[in-house]
Amino acid sequence: MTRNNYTIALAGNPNTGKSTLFNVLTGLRQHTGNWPGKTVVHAEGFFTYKDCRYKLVDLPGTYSLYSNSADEEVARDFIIFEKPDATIVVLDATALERNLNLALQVLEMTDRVIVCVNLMDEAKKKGIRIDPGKLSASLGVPVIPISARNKEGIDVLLETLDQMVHGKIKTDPIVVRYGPDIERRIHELIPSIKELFGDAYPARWVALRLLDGDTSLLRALQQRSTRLRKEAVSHADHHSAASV
Ligand SMILES: Nc1nc2c(ncn2[C@@H]2O[C@H](COP(=O)(O)OP(=O)(O)OP(=O)(O)O)[C@@H](O)[C@H]2O)c(=O)[nH]1
Ligand SMILES: [Mg+2]
Repeated sequence: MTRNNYTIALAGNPNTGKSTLFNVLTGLRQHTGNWPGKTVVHAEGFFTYKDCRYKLVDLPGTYSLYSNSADEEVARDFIIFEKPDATIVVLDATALERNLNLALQVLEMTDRVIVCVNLMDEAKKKGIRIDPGKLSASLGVPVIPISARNKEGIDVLLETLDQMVHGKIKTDPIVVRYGPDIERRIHELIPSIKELFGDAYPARWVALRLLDGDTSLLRALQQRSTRLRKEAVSHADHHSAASV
């Protein structure tokens, strides 16, 4: 049976036009404006493309996805625990270098990523040239130039999304290497992480977060696995009770 319902997350730095893109795609009116930090809890909307229904989740804008703030945890938890079918990372074309930091963090968490380089109109005005093909080859995921406010590039984005959720795009995200010491410790941790969580979470990413001393993530993972274990036990009880 083929699915026709998909969940898509919008992630990115504050003020990169995520909510503007959200409004273009869903026809809703999520608050936008020229100051950071407007979207505090995630907003949801829906749209249909080629007979598929998409739930779009507008995550709060953050500079990283560690555990520095509630916003970062909301965005991180959504990507890690809700496992969207694709995550669109919205970058500001006029501040690409700074914005790429978050893109790399998302690529450590999931390989189902589309990078949208937004504000292409502003970049053009400032004489900034961006080569989406080269950027895509470096990052290992599709890169789509758009101007959300002018509704430019949206058709290509939708088509790419359609292909990604149907498994027609094979991504190969760049892997950031952290030097021999850290890499060795990552490799030491990965087997235990896999033993604990199976393939539920990206093991390399969990290892990196643990090495960074991210106790809030550890707590979130523990809570989650305790809850899943309880659900599994009650499910098993229910089944054995039903079979007697
Ligand atoms: N010139 C231009 N401005 C844009 C474009 N897209 C968005 N903007 C403007 O950029 C500002 C920020 O847009 P938002 O959509 O609120 O940004 P956001 O990423 O949701 O911001 P946070 O919720 O704070 O993370 C607004 O003034 C938008 O009108 C674009 O393609 N071109
Ligand atoms: Mg917003």
